[in-house]
Amino acid sequence: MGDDGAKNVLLAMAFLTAGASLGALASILMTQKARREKRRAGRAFTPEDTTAIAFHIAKLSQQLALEQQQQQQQHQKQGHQQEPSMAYPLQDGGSSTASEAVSSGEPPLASAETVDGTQAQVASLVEQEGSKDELASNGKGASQKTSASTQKVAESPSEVARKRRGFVETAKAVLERETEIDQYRRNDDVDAFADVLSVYRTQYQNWRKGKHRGATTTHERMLTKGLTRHLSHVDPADIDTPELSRSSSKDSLTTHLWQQLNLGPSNASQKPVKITVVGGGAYGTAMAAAAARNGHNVIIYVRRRELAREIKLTRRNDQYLPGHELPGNVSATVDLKEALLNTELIIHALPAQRSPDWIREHRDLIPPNVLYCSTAKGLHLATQSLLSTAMLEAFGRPQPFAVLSGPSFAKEIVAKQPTSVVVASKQLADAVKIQRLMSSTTFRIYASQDTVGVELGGALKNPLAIGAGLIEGLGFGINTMSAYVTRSSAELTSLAIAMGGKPETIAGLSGIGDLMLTAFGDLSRNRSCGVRLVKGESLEEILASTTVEGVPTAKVAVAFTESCNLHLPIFRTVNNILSGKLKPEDFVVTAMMTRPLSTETHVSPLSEVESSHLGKQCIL
Ligand SMILES: NC(=O)C1=CN([C@@H]2O[C@H](COP(=O)(O)OP(=O)(O)OC[C@H]3O[C@@H](n4cnc5c(N)ncnc54)[C@H](O)[C@@H]3O)[C@@H](O)[C@H]2O)C=CC1
Ligand SMILES: O=C(CO)COP(=O)(O)O
Repeated sequence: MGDDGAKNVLLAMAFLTAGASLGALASILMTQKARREKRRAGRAFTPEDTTAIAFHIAKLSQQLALEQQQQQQQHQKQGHQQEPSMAYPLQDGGSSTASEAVSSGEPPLASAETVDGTQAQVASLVEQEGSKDELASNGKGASQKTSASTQKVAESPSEVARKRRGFVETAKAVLERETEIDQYRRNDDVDAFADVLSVYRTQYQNWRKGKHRGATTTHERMLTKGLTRHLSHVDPADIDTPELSRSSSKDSLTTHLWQQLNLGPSNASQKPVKITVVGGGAYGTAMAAAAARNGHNVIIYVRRRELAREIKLTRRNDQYLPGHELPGNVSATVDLKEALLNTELIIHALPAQRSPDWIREHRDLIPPNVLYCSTAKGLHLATQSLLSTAMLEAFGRPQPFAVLSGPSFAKEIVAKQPTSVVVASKQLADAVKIQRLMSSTTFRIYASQDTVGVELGGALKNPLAIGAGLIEGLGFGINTMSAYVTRSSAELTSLAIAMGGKPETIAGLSGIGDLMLTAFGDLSRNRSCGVRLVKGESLEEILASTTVEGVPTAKVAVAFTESCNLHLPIFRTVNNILSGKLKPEDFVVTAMMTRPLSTETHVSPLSEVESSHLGKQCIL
C-alpha cells in the first residue's frame, strides 16, 4: 500500500471510530423511552448519561489528535514541510451541512461552525476506506464493490488533501466542544449539557440516515449495526472486555475498531503530574510507589514530622512497609497546603472511621475541582452509611470523587507483584483518568461506574475475613474453610445487590476477588484479627496494634441487612463475636451448621426469622 493509501486508511479508521463512538452515544440516548420522557420534561440526561457521552467524545477527540500527529510524523518522514495542523484557511464552495453532503454523497467542505462535517465524512470515507481495508485484509470484498466506490478509491491527491483539511477543522471544532462539555459536566449543569449534546444527537441521526442510503456492503451494514447494538447496551467502562471483542472478532475491520475503542495500552504513558497521597500508612505508601513508578511527582501528606523526614531522607517507611525503598520522585510533608499545591489527583488512604472527620477538618484546603480518590475500605459507623456518603457529606459541596478497591496487599504492590484493582466513579471520565494515571504493567486498574458495588465489595469482605481468621485459628480444615468462603460470597452478594450494587461488580475484583485475598491471605489484618481472638487476645489489644476495618464495619453491615430485610447469619455471627455476645469457638456452629436446612440459593428474609424487623426498607 502506498503512503497515500496508508494515510487514507488511517483517516478512515479515525472517522469510523468517530462514527461508531458518536453512534454509540446517540443510540444510548435515543433508545431509552424513560430518558425521552425526561427530555420532554426539560432535563434531558442524567449525570451518568452525560458522563458516558463525555467519555465517548473524549475518545473521539483523542483519536482525532492522534490522527493529526500521525499525519505530521508521516510528512516529516517524507521530508515534507510540516503542515500547520490547526491553521488551515476555511475552504470555499462545496456542501455546508452534513445532510446536504450525505444526500449528495460527497464529503462537505468543513467550516469552523459545522461539526456536522464529521458524520458526512464518515459516511463517505467508510465507503472507500472501510471497503479498501476489507479488500486488503480478507480479499473477499472485491466482488462486492460497486463501480462508484472504485472510482472514489482512485481519488486525486488534491481531493484527499481537501478532505484532510476538512477533517482538521472538524477536529478543532470537536475539541472546542469537548472543553465546553467538560465545563458543563463539572458544574453538573445537566440542562445546558443536554443542549450541547442535542447537536451531537442530530448529527448522529443525519449520519444514520445517510449511512443507510449509502451503505454498499453487507459488511459495512453489519459493522454499523453490530457496534451500535453492542455499545448501546454496554457500560462504556466495559468496552474493553474480552466478551465484547470476541463477539465481533471475526472481522478484521471490526476488531480494529474495538482496539481503537479500548482505553489505551495497559502501561498508558501519561504526562507526569503531581499526585497527592493523604496518609503515610501501608496503603498510602503503596499508592505513592505505584504512582511514582509511572513518573508522577508524588507527595505524601503525613501527620508525624518524623515520618515525613524518614520518607524524604531515606525513601523508606519502615514502620509500615519495612525493607522497601520508594522511588526518588516520592516526597512527604506535614504541610497539607504544600501537599495540595497544583495537584492533579488526591489519593485518600486513611482508615475509614477517621476519613469523614479528616475531610471536614481540612476541606477548605482541598481544591473543589480536584479529583478525590478514596482507597479506604469500610462502612461508616457514626452515620451508619456508606463511607463515600459520609465523606461527600463531609465535603459539604460537590467534589469529583472515586473509589479504588480490589485485592491488593500494600506489601505486594510495593514489591511489584502484579496486582489488579478497580476504580469506580459516577463520572466515568474520572475513573478513566485515575486508570490512565496509575496503571502500569504491575498495577492494572479497571474502570467502573458502579460506585456502590465497588465500595460495598471492599468494605463487606472485611468482617467476613475476620470469620475466616476465626476458622483458621480454631484449626478447622479446608472443607470448613471452603464452605465458609462460599457461604460468605453468597451473603456478600445478597447484601450488596440489595443495596444497589451490580452482581457483576460483586463477582469481580472488589467483591469475591478481595474476599479471596483476605480470607486466605496471611497478610490480612482482618483475618489475623480472627486468629488472634481465638488465641485469647482482647479486641482492644488488637485494635490498638493495627487497623482492622472489619470491626466497625461488621456493626454497620448488620444494620444494613436489617434495613434490607435479609437474614445473613455469617455477618450477624461475626458481629456477635466481636461485640462479645458469642464466643469464637461457637462461630462455625452458629453461623453455618445449625441453620434450618434449605436450598443452596435461598436467602431467608429477616422478617421470617425475626418478626420484629418486619416492614423495614432497604436504606439505599
Ligand atoms: N494495607 C493494605 O494492604 C490495604 C489497605 N486498604 C485500606 O486503606 C485504608 C488505610 O489502610 P492502611 O494504610 O493499611 O492503614 P495503616 O494503619 O497502615 O495506616 C493508616 C495511616 O493513617 C494515619 N492516620 C490515621 N488517622 C489519621 C488522621 N486523623 N490524620 C492523619 N493521618 C491519620 C496513620 O497515622 C497511618 O499512617 C484502610 O481503609 C484499608 O482498609 C486498602 C487496600 C489494601
Ligand atoms: O483490603 C486489603 C487488601 O485488599 C487489606 O486487607 P486487610 O485490611 O485485612 O489487611
